[in-house]
Amino acid sequence: MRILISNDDGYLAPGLAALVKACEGLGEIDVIAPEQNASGTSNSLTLNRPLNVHRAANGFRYVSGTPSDGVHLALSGLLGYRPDLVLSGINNGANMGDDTLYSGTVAAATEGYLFGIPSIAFSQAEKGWGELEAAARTARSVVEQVIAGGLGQGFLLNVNIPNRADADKLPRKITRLGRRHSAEAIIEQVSPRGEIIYWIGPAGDARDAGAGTDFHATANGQVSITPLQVDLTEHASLGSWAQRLGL
Ligand SMILES: Nc1nc2c(ncn2[C@@H]2O[C@H](COP(=O)(O)O)[C@@H](O)[C@H]2O)c(=O)[nH]1
Repeated sequence: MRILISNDDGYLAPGLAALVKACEGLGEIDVIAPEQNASGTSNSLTLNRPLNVHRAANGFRYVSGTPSDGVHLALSGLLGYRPDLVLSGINNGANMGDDTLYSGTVAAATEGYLFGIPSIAFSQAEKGWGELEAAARTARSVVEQVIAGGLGQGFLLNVNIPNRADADKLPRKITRLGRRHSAEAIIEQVSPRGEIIYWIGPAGDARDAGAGTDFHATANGQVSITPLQVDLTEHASLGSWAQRLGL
């Protein structure tokens, strides 16, 4: 078993170290992660400048780009082999509902999926790394469960873990993505140089958090496991658009 592990919080993030440590013994592990925090960078690739890749003292590679850059480089030549599994995380905070479209953590796993490799993204439901070791034990247990069931064809799973000391004992729930309300208002400030500057506001609260969603599962003491796909086609409206446009 060969496993590639990445993240979006950066190669020095506690969540990455915890995931790598928890997966020790499952197989040969390679790590590539962004040099800087790349939260919110989604599936962006860096095409307008070259990328640097260096090795940290602990053997982790770090890339001067996005999570997708790192996994893309790894799988298209840098590693020199095809891993059996791609893991990403453990993210500092949730990736539920709409988050998954912006998420660098999910994007790193999605890059593996786009190369046809079974891939799993792991996030803690709350920011701050509370009960991280329990989340890491949970992540390893989920990976073992997935391996035991047969890796088969490529798949993409998005796992959100409650920040609880007993997270690895919590029931697991296959869920669908919920939805958030629109993000909160921007934060406007004046820089020390007198310029108006803006911060993106906080994520919106959950709007669709009903039974069966990732929000509902993590709020009710369950580990949420959501299978994702990348086909953005709105298949249900194909016919109506053809009709609307007389095609
Ligand atoms: N509008 C905002 N969205 C936020 C904020 N903090 C997090 N988020 C969302 O969550 C994901 C985190 O995932 P990551 O893997 O990228 O770290 C992020 O992408 C956003 O969608 C926030 O302060 N405001």
